[in-house]
Amino acid sequence: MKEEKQDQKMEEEMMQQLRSKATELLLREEWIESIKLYSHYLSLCQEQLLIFHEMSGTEQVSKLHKSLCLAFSNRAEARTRLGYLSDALEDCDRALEIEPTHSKTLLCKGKILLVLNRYSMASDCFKRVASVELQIGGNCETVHEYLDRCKKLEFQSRTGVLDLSEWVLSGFRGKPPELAEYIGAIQIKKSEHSGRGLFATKDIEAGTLLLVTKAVATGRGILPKPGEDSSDSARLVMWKDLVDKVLDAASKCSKTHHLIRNLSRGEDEDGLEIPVISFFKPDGTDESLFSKEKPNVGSIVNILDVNSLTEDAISAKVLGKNSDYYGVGLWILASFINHSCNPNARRLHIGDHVVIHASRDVKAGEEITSAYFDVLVPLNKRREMSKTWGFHCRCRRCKFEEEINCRGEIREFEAAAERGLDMGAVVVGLEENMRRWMVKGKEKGYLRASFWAAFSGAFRSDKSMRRWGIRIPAMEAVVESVAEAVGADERILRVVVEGLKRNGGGGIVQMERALKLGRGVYGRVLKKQAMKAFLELSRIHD
Ligand SMILES: C[S@@+](CC[C@H](N)C(=O)[O-])C[C@H]1O[C@@H](n2cnc3c(N)ncnc32)[C@H](O)[C@@H]1O
Repeated sequence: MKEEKQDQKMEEEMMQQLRSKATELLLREEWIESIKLYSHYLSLCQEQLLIFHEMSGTEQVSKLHKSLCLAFSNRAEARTRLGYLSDALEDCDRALEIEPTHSKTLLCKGKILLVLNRYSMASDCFKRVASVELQIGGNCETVHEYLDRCKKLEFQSRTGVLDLSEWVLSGFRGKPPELAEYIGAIQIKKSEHSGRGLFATKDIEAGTLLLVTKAVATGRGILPKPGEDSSDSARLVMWKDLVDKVLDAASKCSKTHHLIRNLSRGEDEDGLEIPVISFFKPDGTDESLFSKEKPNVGSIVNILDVNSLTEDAISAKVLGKNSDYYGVGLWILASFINHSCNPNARRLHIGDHVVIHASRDVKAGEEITSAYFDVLVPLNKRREMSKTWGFHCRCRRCKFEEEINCRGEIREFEAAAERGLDMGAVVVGLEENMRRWMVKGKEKGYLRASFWAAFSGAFRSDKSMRRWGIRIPAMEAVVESVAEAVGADERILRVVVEGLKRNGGGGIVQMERALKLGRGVYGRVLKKQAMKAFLELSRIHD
């Protein structure tokens, strides 16, 4: 009996030391080691608990329960710091099973849920912390800050209403506003272009947000100028950094891994599974449903090759960052967007988030597409670019221009536009031929978009405008048809803003048109007055 007691004492002392060491490592932020010791301590505690249960020693049992709760809570914190969020959540839940009002654990769980974009659930945790703290007269300030954050993010994720006016007009001073995940009126369906695509589920106005989502990972850095010796190697370093980060994210979260694995590898897209959109919602599916597998480097590299996005693309705008800064990343749901030379969506990059919005009015059932490369150029150039992307574009505009291209005149206009001597002559020639070919409606916009360089050159040249006079169509009509064909684009907006300036600000109608175009370029992220100020300040030139 005496020996047994001594053994018991020694065991208790050993556990005490183990716990102290684990806590010390936690305080020193040595997360991996701390997790190891807590795991050891937890299994010893659980063994002891079994023994004590048999002996029904209530005081010992309740002491052990307290220790278990604290150990789970501390391991949750260490796991959170390392990014193992689902494991950390499990720890929180086990601690809360023992002590449902354990304030530290509730706070930790709330923070994890906030990172996982589960705003209402996070809010519930913070409310419980606030009520516990209120009872014991503790400080609730931080908890209320968290509650305010949850409220704002939950509203944004429900409505897609985002207001960046203050931040944009301050010249992007300070940190970018915190963004919530948002999935608008879209669904995934089989695409006419290839494989799957995103589709509008209702009529959508230009500027409306379609999707806000955080990158699985990004690789960023300052690149030397193209052509400089180190430029290629710098890109390679960034690419490798992205691959490593995506592998890390996939190995830490089986749902992320599963979603990445379902992305296209650029081949046999028509046979790919069509997932339901709710699957991509933060609380769409439980993590435990996905099997844990080690991600395969080769397959992740293939997937990134087809789906990674560069932030400084032609249909994107990076807000609040130095223009030398180069970024590449993976945004899962955005990867379902196909290319079209007749696109209707653009994106903004804000921190690690991508905000995708309609760049023109979209009809219910229409596919959401963006421009992977410059579409304000003739068909031949676009063909070259789509080849480097590894596909042959099958969009409506390409099909139409293929037929028109059979006529030799188009080549002559292309050559003349490239020489850039008299853009007015190119415009007048093209317009006369379009009349002869009976090109009408949207198709007129397609060809004008292909020769946008000639149109914008002519509008900007007093000499051209004087020489060709009314044979050059009105700028408003050209802008409207081109924006209808390719969606709003910064270059189109610039011509409009320059026109407004020449006319001393223009009338209300012109200003409204410019504002609509501005919403198409930047999305509805600025209030009307802020957008007006933004256009007047010509920040678009930056
Ligand atoms: C980012 S994925 C787009 C989503 C993809 N369709 C899917 O099913 O997952 C890019 C790939 O889609 C295909 N694609 C995109 N736009 C296309 C287009 N206009 N014409 C033909 N293929 C296209 C190409 O295979 C390209 O490599």
